[in-house]
Amino acid sequence: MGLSQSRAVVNDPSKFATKVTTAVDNSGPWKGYDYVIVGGGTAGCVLAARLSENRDSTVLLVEAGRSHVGDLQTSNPLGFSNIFKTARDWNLHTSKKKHLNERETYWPRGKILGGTSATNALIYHRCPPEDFNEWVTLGAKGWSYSDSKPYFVKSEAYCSNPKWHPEINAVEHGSDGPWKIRHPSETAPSIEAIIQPCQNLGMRHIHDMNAGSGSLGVSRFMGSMDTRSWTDSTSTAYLTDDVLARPNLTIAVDTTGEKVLFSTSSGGRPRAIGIEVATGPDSPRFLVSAAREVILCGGAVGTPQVWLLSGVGPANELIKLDIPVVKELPAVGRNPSDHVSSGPLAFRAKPGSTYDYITNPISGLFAMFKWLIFGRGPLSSMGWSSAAFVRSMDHTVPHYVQGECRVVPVNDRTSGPDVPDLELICFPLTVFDDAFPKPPPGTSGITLAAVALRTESRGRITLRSASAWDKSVIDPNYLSTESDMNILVCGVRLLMRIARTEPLASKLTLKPHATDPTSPWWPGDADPDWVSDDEICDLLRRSALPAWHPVSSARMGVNPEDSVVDPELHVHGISGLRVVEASDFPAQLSGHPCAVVVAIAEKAADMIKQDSIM
Ligand SMILES: Cc1cc2nc3c(=O)[nH]c(=O)nc-3n(C[C@H](O)[C@H](O)[C@H](O)COP(=O)(O)OP(=O)(O)OC[C@H]3O[C@@H](n4cnc5c(N)ncnc54)[C@H](O)[C@@H]3O)c2cc1C
Repeated sequence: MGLSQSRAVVNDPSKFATKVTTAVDNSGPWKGYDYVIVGGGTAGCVLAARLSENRDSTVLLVEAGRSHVGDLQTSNPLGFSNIFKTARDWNLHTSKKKHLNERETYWPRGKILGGTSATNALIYHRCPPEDFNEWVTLGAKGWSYSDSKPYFVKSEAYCSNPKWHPEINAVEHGSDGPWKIRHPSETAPSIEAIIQPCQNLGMRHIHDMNAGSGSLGVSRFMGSMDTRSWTDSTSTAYLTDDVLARPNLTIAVDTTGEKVLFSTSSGGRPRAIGIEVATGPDSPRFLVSAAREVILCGGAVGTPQVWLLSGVGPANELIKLDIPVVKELPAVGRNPSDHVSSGPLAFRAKPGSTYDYITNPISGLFAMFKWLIFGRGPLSSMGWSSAAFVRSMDHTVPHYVQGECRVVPVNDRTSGPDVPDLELICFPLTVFDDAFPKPPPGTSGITLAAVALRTESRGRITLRSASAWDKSVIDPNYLSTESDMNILVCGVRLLMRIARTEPLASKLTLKPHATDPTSPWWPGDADPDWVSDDEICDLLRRSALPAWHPVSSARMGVNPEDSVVDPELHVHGISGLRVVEASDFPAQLSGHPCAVVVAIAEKAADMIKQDSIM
């Protein structure tokens, strides 16, 4: 049938909600469903599919963005950066910060069915088991790795060809789930060449970092893509034609959930009874009721915004904007944590070993056909297809300067002694930072970046105004501590070493001893022995960027003073309301979050179904 023709998908609120008029107010009655899910992103699509498996329950999924069907731009694995700042993106920016030379930084977030799983870099990473076990110590009972693993497996349809990847033990992976996971069919030669130099520098080669034995070492990534090499987001994976044909599921696109509506019981405990939606700032408002639960899946920025607009959050902030306080919860929007990257560092390469040639319009067209027709070629590959995970405080990794081991002081915030706090990644073409012009035609290079994973800096997400149509103020507070900065200093030094280690070194054409830190090829060309820590810190203040993994803005825990949801994902002190998404994470992960969000949504669906039969 296809989503565009599906009865389940609507963009006219009068089809599923009740228009607010003078005769209809917050006291109802309104059109209604058993479950109303706000945000059809990574988690929201999983929940909509799983909850509507029970044909006795009715489910409404409300998504601010468009339908993903027929959208080629969100189908190509390598092309995720082409989605930046388009209509499929919220196009958010952080506030200016002094640690980053007063720069605003761009924050992409998916605005389409499938959310950021449809606009991301596809990396499938379950993250180290220790991260989940740490969650339990932070109050998230029931979320240890052994509790969560069945949900990774349940979601997954592992489909790499065993002939090409005999090293993978298929027993560790799911085969019956909806979400297709595999290795890309192609990888640029320069990227393949990063595994060996890392091993030569003493790192362990991990065949499968999703097999539960941690990710410390160097490995190739698996990605969320189907056997044609098309991106498999949670919308393409979970909202199949069969699911869309269910009479008990309705999906509203181009519709924003503005706020949650509450009733108050005689005991004074608020209960979520529905939501208010609209299609634009000046369009009519509609109300829709939720007989069982409202479930917020708006993501690490979207959900805190809905909370605050609904009167749930730090009371002083709400009062300032004349928003009536329904429930004071000081932790809403107060603890977001993000990974932060060095920004792109370009290294000159020999022609033929990178994918720079696809930026030429004719070669690009040829590559597009090769991907569309055969599922092969550069466009079938993942941009970031391998990575090294290291501990910045490890004295055995070579941060050497002039032969001396020079490890800068870093506070160990990892979840265990074998867990990384630094990721080193590699992209198969030249990317210059925003501050530089695009690389000239004929350029050949690779881009390396260091990502600090377990940072100390904590930010804040607050409302700009009492309107759902104004973007929130996002202050991730990147690199606000010396230790966070030092993790990236280690990372940049390591990248410079890796680039000078065989067999990568002979694929690159670095100019020895470049000394101009304002060149887009610096510090790629610079001699690692002669670059000072101060020079690297200056570079980081100019170039550091978000690594796109914000979490914990409505985190799980037991204390309502410093958390928002309990381990069952119910909001503290409110009935009929849960949050299911990356903002639930009790603490930041030492890896990529998308697979974890999917596992959380799978487990949440089981918990919600279980509650409905009690
Ligand atoms: C460019 C980029 C690359 C990334 N690459 C990777 C990667 O390779 N691997 C990885 O593991 N992670 C990656 N991530 C991170 C990962 O994709 C996200 O952490 C994860 O998808 C977040 O899932 P979520 O359900 O919390 O939010 P989202 O998937 O963002 O879902 C939120 C949804 O809610 C909708 N919404 C928000 N507010 C409202 C509202 N008021 N009303 C209605 N709808 C609303 C949004 O439009 C969106 O569809 C990347 C992120 C970015 C930005």
